[in-house]
Parts: sequence; structure tokens; C-alpha cells
Amino acid sequence: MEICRSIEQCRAAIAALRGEGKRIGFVPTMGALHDGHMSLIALARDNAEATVVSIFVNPTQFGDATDLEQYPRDEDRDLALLEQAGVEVVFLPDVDTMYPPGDETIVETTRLANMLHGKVRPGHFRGVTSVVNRLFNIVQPDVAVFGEKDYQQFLIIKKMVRDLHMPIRIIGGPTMRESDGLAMSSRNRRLTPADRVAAVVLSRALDAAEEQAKQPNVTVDDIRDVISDTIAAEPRATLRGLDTVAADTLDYLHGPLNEPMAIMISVQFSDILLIDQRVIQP
Ligand SMILES: Nc1ncnc2c1ncn2[C@@H]1O[C@H](COP(=O)(O)OP(=O)(O)OP(=O)(O)O)[C@@H](O)[C@H]1O
Ligand SMILES: CC(C)(CO)[C@@H](O)C(=O)[O-]
Ligand code: BAL
Repeated sequence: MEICRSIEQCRAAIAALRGEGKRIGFVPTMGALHDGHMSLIALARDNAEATVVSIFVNPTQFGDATDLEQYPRDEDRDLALLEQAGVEVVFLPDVDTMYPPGDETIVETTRLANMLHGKVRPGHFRGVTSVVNRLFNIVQPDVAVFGEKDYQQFLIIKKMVRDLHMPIRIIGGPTMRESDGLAMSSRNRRLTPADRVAAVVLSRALDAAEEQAKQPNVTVDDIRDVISDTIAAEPRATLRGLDTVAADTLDYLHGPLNEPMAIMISVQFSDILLIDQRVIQP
């Protein structure tokens, strides 16, 4: 496994793999790897002959300085996991490498970035597309894999690739969960033990919504009520966002449920915001 900190080194390592006729699968991450990330790497390996993983805690997607400062970092453990998984290249740039001093170019999906979760974290998705665009330009992958847990991010990346004519196939990976149902997330390790137990309420609320959706003549409001009631019953949890939207466009849905609907929830425990999502069929 080649560990690259500069763009030149990363490009040379990838050029060597391409020289062997290998297609490149790419998994961008912010590190503190867990089994969710490893499942995306397995998907990349199924879809290309060589795998590149980036680890970069991207400052431009954090609104909150404390969240950025406290974001978990564990480089030695991450590198051991990636080596074990058979990854060929790891790209670990620093901030000045990704954003050369004087850098002023942004990439933004102007509609999708500023709705839903983008309203809870203003500027967040502009930071994501700005960095993923730079990463794509450096790695030039054939295939890139993103988690469906970050559902809006996944749609935004697909939109950017389509709009900017990038020759990259975007694949979504299903959400990996802890045994109690909590979606794996690097932020979970910052939860207090009591909040960690309470955090199962996200997946419980989505399970309840899925059950509710099976009732005859169910409306979108019925499903929203079940979710808000489930979260409200957990005193440690504060519901920060509940979006019930068309699974493909993210437009709000109302009235009877008669098309695939994405439910996106964000729930706060102390100063930690957790998200989860589920697409339910009518
Ligand atoms: N539980 C999961 N299952 C599958 N993929 C996941 C999961 N969690 C995150 N991912 C995906 O891994 C990629 C890198 O995400 P990232 O490094 O931000 O991890 P994260 O655990 O989501 O971090 P955080 O929750 O703290 O934002 C993204 O494409 C993300 O959607
Ligand atoms: C895609 C990403 C690596 C961009 O920083 C990040 O948003 C993430 O980890 O989901
Ligand atoms: N996985 C999303 C990255 C973030 O929360 O900033």
C-alpha cells in the first residue's frame, strides 16, 4: 500500500496502476474508519481492479469550529485497517495541499445544497462538493463509492458528476449498523454512554415509520407524526431535522404516500448531531 501525502506522489502511484491496465475505484473519507467505510471499500474493490482511499478532514464543510477540532482522528489505526483491506493507495493531504493559499474556487449544486440538511448546516454541501471535485481531479477515478447514510450528499455528488460531465460512475453503499440498529458513524464515539444508549432512537423511529407506511391510506403526515412522537419520547434526544421527500428529487411530499419517499432525520445529543435515513416504498 502506498501512502501519499502530496498530489505528485498520489498521481504517480495511480499512473503506475493504470499502466498495469487497472481501473481505479475511489472511496473518499474523513478517517476514523469503521465497518461502514470498510463496506464501501469492499464495494470499490468489486467494481475496479485497484482502490484508492483518501483521508482528509475537510475544513470547508464544517460550520462549527468545535466540531472540526473535535472530529476524531486516528491515522495509525486507519492505515492498518486499509492495509489489511488490500487498498493500493491512500491519499492523506494536508489543508494547504488541498486548498493552495489564495484558493478561491468553489463548486456548488445550487438547489440541492441549500435545502434540507443543508439548511441545518449552512455551507456544508458547498464544502463537500468543493473538496470532492478537487479529489476527483487528483485521483481521476473510474468509479467512486459513497454511503447512502449521507443520502443528500450521495444525490449531490451524482448531480455534480452529471452536471460537470465527469466520466466517473458513482455507486451508493447501504448503511452499516451497530447490533442495536444505530448507523455506524465516526461521531458515535463522542457520545456519552447514556447518549449512546439513547441514540438507538433514530433507527427505532425509522422502523416505526416503515411499519406505519404499511397501513392502508397512510399519509406523509401520519409517518411524520410517528417519527416525531418516537423521538420526543426519548428525553436525551432533540429532533433537529425531519424531512420527508421524493427519493429522487428531494422535493417535499404531502398527502397520501404514493411514490418512493426518503426520510432524513437529524437528531442532537448534547453537542453531537447524528443523522440517519431510509427510503420507503409506498
Ligand atoms: N454506517 C455507514 N455505512 C455505510 N457507509 C457509511 C456509513 N457511515 C458513513 N459512511 C460513508 O462513508 C463515507 C465517508 O464518511 P465519513 O468519513 O464522513 O464517515 P462518517 O462516519 O459518516 O462520519 P460522520 O458520521 O462523523 O460524519 C461517506 O460516503 C459516508 O456516507
Ligand atoms: C465525502 C467526504 C469525504 C468529503 O469530505 C465527506 O463528506 C464524507 O466523509 O462523507
Ligand atoms: N459524512 C458527512 C461528513 C460530515 O458530517 O461532515
